[in-house]
Amino acid sequence: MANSVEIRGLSRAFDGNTVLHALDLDIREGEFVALLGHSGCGKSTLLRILAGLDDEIGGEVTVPARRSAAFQSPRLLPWLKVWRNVVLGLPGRPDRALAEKALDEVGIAERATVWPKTLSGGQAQRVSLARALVREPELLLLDEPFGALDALTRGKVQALVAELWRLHGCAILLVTHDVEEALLLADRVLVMDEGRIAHELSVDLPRPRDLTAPEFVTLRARLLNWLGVTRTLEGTPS
Ligand SMILES: Nc1ncnc2c1ncn2[C@@H]1O[C@H](COP(=O)(O)OP(=O)(O)OP(=O)(O)O)[C@@H](O)[C@H]1O
Repeated sequence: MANSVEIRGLSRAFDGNTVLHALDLDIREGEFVALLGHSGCGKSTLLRILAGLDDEIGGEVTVPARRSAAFQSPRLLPWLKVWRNVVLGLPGRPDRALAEKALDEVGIAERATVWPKTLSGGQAQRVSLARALVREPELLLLDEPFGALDALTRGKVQALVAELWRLHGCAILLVTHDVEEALLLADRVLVMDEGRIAHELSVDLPRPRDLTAPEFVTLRARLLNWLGVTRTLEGTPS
């Protein structure tokens, strides 16, 4: 299968401080890749470059023209009703039917005509996903989109993303701090360290994935080990 993303020798420095070091990465069409790594290792910097928000780079980056992003904060404009937020920036007149179709897909069609401030955190994140998907991206960039959600809502939105990915077939790059989330969702998990891809793991487990399966537990232990996290008590990272 062709590559959706090709990165060769990517570097980025801020004020003389190098954050990305000659990074190479390929993401295949339709592949779901999760990116883990300690705070400050350069994950968001990489995502912003792929989103086209930062071009002060060295090296080569090839990405599809149709790409969209969703971030930890849903970034909805408070003075526009939900449906208008979804189609904001698309060419032509705001298409309400298109917005409603996307909102229906993320399970909140009934919230199309409300103001963003009346949404719960989980609903706002669904709107953010609808806004990303309505652009029919070949590449979807997700920067900790579930980070601010409570555990129950987080699980539901994770399941939604898995389903949307199955239906749309776009490549996804998901930045997360959550090892289980990465293993539940991704085909491949990358561990970044100081601006380089330090480790990678293929996740050949059937979906939906079972957190308690021995294979899952083994992969989780390997990732935690790479991240330098040891487990002292069952379920308690130290
Ligand atoms: N615009 C900027 N100006 C200066 N330094 C920056 C800028 N953006 C990022 N950095 C620095 O680059 C490094 C990597 O930041 P980045 O946000 O990519 O890390 P991250 O891995 O996404 O971290 P986190 O998990 O905490 O979100 C950090 O040291 C950060 O301070």
